[in-house]
Amino acid sequence: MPRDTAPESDNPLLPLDVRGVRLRRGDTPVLDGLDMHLAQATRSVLIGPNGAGKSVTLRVLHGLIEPDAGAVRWAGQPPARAVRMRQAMVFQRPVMLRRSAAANVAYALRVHGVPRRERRRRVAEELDRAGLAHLARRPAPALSGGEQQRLAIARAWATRPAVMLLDEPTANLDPAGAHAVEALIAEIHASGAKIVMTTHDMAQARRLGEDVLFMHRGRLVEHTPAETFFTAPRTDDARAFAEGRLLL
Ligand SMILES: Nc1ncnc2c1ncn2[C@@H]1O[C@H](COP(=O)(O)OP(=O)(O)OP(=O)(O)O)[C@@H](O)[C@H]1O
Repeated sequence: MPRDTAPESDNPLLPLDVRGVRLRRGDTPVLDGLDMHLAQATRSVLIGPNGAGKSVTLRVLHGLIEPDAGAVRWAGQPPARAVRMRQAMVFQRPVMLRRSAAANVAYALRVHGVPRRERRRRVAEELDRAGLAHLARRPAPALSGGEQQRLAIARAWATRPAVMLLDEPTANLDPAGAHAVEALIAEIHASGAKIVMTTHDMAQARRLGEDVLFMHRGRLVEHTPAETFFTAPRTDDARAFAEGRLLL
């Protein structure tokens, strides 16, 4: 399997090593011997056809699903609470507390032990970065889809995770909303976080991806620099997918 071979990052959760992960749901092998090695704090984009196992993979990486077999190790540690607290996962449909936008960010900071006197300043900073300062007092469930997605990312980033796992962060957003979320992700990455995200938007994968992980039928088929994936994919399946010909 292709690996990223550049020198190892100083990100405290890297490298990520996934070995022989298997997961069944009913009779279906959802993950079928998944191997993955991520050593760099790059923006890694996970792509593949519907049902390939991308969302489940993010959940397994974050320790929300225990695989039937195989191992996930972040800098040698399984994704138990100590690792999970240094990561943030943003779901495709963000789960918002039924409180104000500001209270959603404040809550994440409180869970991470940020003292009360610091919270107010940090909340203002994070909302400002996400372009949501003017909506600080609005109930989060009343925000638009794009605003909620930005708030979910701002709330996740507020705790300064070493790794951000993002499941289709711009699904259902209009072009301006998607652009705002992409800018936020790029800024977060520039601050040192490892990004692992899924997307169905190939243009977005080209814009944001530094390396591409191509999944098919519960396996990682190809892991290459984004440039290579889009110009000269190594496998026939990846080429077929990039050309819109591959279905599960
Ligand atoms: N709880 C579950 N019970 C049964 N099957 C499941 C369960 N969770 C996931 N699956 C199946 O596992 C496969 C992989 O699902 P997953 O959501 O990871 O795919 P995906 O690559 O993210 O797809 P999409 O691009 O459509 O979002 C699918 O066939 C899905 O139906």
